[in-house]
Amino acid sequence: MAALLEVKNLGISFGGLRAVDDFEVTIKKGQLYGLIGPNGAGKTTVFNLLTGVYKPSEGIITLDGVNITGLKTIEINKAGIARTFQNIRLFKELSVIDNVKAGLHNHYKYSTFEGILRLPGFFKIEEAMTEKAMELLKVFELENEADYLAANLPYGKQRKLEIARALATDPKLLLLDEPAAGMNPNETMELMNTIRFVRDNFDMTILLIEHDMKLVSGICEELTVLNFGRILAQGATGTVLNDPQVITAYLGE
Ligand SMILES: Nc1ncnc2c1ncn2[C@@H]1O[C@H](COP(=O)(O)OP(=O)(O)OP(=O)(O)O)[C@@H](O)[C@H]1O
Repeated sequence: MAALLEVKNLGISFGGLRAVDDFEVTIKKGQLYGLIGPNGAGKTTVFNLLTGVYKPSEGIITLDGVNITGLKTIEINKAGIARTFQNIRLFKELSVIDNVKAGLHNHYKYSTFEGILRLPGFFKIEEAMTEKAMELLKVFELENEADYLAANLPYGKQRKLEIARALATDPKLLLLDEPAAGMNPNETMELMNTIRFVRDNFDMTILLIEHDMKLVSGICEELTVLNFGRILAQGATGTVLNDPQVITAYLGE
């Protein structure tokens, strides 16, 4: 299977702090990959580097054969990386369906002229977007709440909506930052099924940060463990989780 994401020698410093140092990873198309490690190890910083929030001090990031190092967030999203956030970031004052449509806007284009004058092209595109957004909402069993305000959804559903919105941008790689944070065990189980479903039915490649070891061992095929900004272990999930160094530094906490 071909590599979708290849990262070499990625690093960044904040003042004197080496937040990420010599980070490397290869993620194959269709893989479900986990990034784990103690608090402050540099996991979210890796996501911020991959999505252009921070520019790396060194290193190369290649997505599907294209060098995306140093591109802006919006350019990286267009190149095919979408993400969710540890603290959910939705358009809380918009409806559920409009949140998904906001993601779709990347791919459906009408001119401002058509939009203002409400010309036929505008209506056709609006209709197509509504249809596509409803399809996505059905996947996440949110279709009955399409007209609710995003802010009024329960927490677990807000997390799902954030994933739906990210998928609406039609990414090649989906980054999930602690998708199970704040969920109860039932919601987490359901989320695991949703993530698997997305991978299988959208041909998606997924990289996720997670502290919930049940989720990690349940769905991730390979893992990278970060500790103090450096890779502590990397490889097949079963092997990594049984690595004595990983148990001492992280799992035994
Ligand atoms: N913009 C920034 N400026 C200064 N320091 C930062 C910045 N962003 C992150 N850091 C520092 O970099 C280190 C790594 O932080 P990061 O948030 O990536 O860790 P993490 O592994 O995601 O932790 P957690 O599991 O708690 O979310 C921390 O020491 C953090 O304080």
